Amino acid sequence: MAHIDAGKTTTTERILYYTGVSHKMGEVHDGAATMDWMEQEQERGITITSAATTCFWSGSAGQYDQHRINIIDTPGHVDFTIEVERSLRVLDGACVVFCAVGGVEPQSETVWRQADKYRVPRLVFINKMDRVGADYLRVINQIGTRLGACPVVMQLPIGAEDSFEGVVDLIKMRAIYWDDASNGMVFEEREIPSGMQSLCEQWRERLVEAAAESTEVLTEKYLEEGDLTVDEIRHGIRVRAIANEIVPALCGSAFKNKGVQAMLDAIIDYMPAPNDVAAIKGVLDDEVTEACRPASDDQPFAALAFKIAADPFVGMLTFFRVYSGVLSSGDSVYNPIKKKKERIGRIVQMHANSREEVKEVYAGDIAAAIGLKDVTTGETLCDLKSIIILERMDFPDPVISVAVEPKTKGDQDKMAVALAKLAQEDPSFRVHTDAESGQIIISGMGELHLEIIVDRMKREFSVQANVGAPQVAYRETIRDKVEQESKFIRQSGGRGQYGHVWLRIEPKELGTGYEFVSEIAGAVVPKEYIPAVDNGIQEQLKSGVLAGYPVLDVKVTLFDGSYHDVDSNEMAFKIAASMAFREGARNARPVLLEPIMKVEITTPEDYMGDVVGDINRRRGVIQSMDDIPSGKAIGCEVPLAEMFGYATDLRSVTQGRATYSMRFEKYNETPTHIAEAIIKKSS
Ligand SMILES: Nc1nc2c(ncn2[C@@H]2O[C@H](COP(=O)(O)OP(=O)(O)OP(=O)(O)O)[C@@H](O)[C@H]2O)c(=O)[nH]1
Repeated sequence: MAHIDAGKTTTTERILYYTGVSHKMGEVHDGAATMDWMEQEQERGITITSAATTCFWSGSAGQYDQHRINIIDTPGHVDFTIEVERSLRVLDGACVVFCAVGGVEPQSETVWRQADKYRVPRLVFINKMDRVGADYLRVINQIGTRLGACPVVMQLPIGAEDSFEGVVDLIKMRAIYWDDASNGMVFEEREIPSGMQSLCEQWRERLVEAAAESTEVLTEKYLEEGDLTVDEIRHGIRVRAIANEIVPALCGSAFKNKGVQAMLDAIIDYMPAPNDVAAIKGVLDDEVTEACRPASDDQPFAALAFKIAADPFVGMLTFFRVYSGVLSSGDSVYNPIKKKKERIGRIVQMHANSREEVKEVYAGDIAAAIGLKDVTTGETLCDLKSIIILERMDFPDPVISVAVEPKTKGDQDKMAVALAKLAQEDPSFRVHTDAESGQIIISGMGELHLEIIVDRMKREFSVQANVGAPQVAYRETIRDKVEQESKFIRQSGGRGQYGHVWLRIEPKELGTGYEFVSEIAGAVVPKEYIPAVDNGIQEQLKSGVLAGYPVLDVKVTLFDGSYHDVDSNEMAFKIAASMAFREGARNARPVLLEPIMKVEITTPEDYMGDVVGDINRRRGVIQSMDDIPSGKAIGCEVPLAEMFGYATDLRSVTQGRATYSMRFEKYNETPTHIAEAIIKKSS
């Protein structure tokens, strides 16, 4: 995981190359990276979906038994944080990639906090050591100060920028050089360059101290002997890394093929295996009794579906992480959320964009099932006889909506199918039909997110759609109390029409809705016509007199009227009431209401002035400002109309270091000059 462009995909490509999965080295900028297989990813050079892949590693010198490493390459862009979130939920450890020039960039802070939330042990890989301005120790320092983490330097770079040659392994005190001609496949250990000896000794001292703090035995030994063995250092660092006390730090240049194998070794050395982490928790079928599933093949089967992906060749792929037990293809499993039994058809393991069919998967594995019918991201799959509901994932609510409209009649049905499939894949994307306008509204995490959805609809489902501008749901109400008479009389030979009402129309408190009262005594308006009066008014409420928006919070009293023995009927009273309300509302000082959002922003202190200034320009009202570890939390109310494009603007004002959430709070009167413009536009 990392900030956008730190080099996750390039690093992953190298891993696949060195572990022998892929025989050709894909380059992101050629659009040929095997991990970034969606067309948009290749075009834009960014990772959108987190492709899961599996590889095997026995150590750079064959020093280990064969280990399986499951990799999920996550996107760095803030609109796709959901991908990071769900990946972290099912992973046991993370390699955080930093750019040696950019250092701790805004989005790295966000992903770091996400990993904190799921208590995922980490190691850091300071990439791009070959770039001008690369400074390893500066980035290490930032990891301490900005992220509040405790990095432990495991390697020092030999040279930097153009002259970056290799790394010094501070545990073994050996230099490692990668051979350019073999794309870094071949490497060798040598003596530490003489000029670096004393620097390496200083940093090694700190490393050994960090390892010694892991256990009492090691602390004592270190105090007595002043050093630890290679195995003891590794053990100490491992214990503390898994406990989330420290983060081992390494460096290299994925692009220049340096440092990747040593990083893979570190994953085996310092990151937890599935049985090193605490047993996953959940609740039994009664949804209250707590239970857990230790990572063991002997336990009942329990897995979490963490990603659903529409695959162009096989249909829906359901990615799942097995926490306990064994699953074979052809088995049936139970989904306790949907309360449904599902049969596992085929099981595949992904190697970037190719897949290998497997017969069985075990505790700790990540795989994908083909043929599951009704599973949504975050749901548990478990043994039919041993039901458990694993902790669900949290998904943020979408913040931006636009209307989409099929371009042609032919696109109409296809669009519904496409949107439903995309929504099943992506829990941060929602679709609904607006009850008032009948429009299909799609909502997501940001403008880029929705843009990609529309683009995928076009490419993967061949659906062309027009996308509307983000729309504000205005409302209308009245400010004065009025009495209004209206008569609807038609006499055109035969049976005529006669309806006559007097209405009292008055404003009500905000949020209290519409109320209809009849004060008719005697039979000036016969009882059977009174519901028609109410209906006539309600019809008018749907479309106000100012700009056609629904009318809120009015009380209407029918207090007088008259009727005609022959000509009166429901329709005539309905029309009379409609006309009276419309006329009355015009005289009752109608106003336009706009939705006000409750917005919460967290920003590093440095940007607070800019953020507040921007909120003020958006007609926002600041309500609270609190100190939090990462800076300030600002609470404010801002009209929705001013919030479009906010994700992008906030990102640029704060270089992406602030985050915000917003939800609907209430309706307020729209300031006159703005209301006038909206009314003019609607007429
Ligand atoms: N000089 C240099 N460039 C690198 C290195 N690693 C990656 N790059 C380049 O940096 C750019 C971004 O690399 P990616 O691997 O796509 O970065 P990413 O973190 O996966 O980006 P997103 O998936 O979009 O978040 C590409 O042009 C890479 O070629 C490196 O070690 N040195």
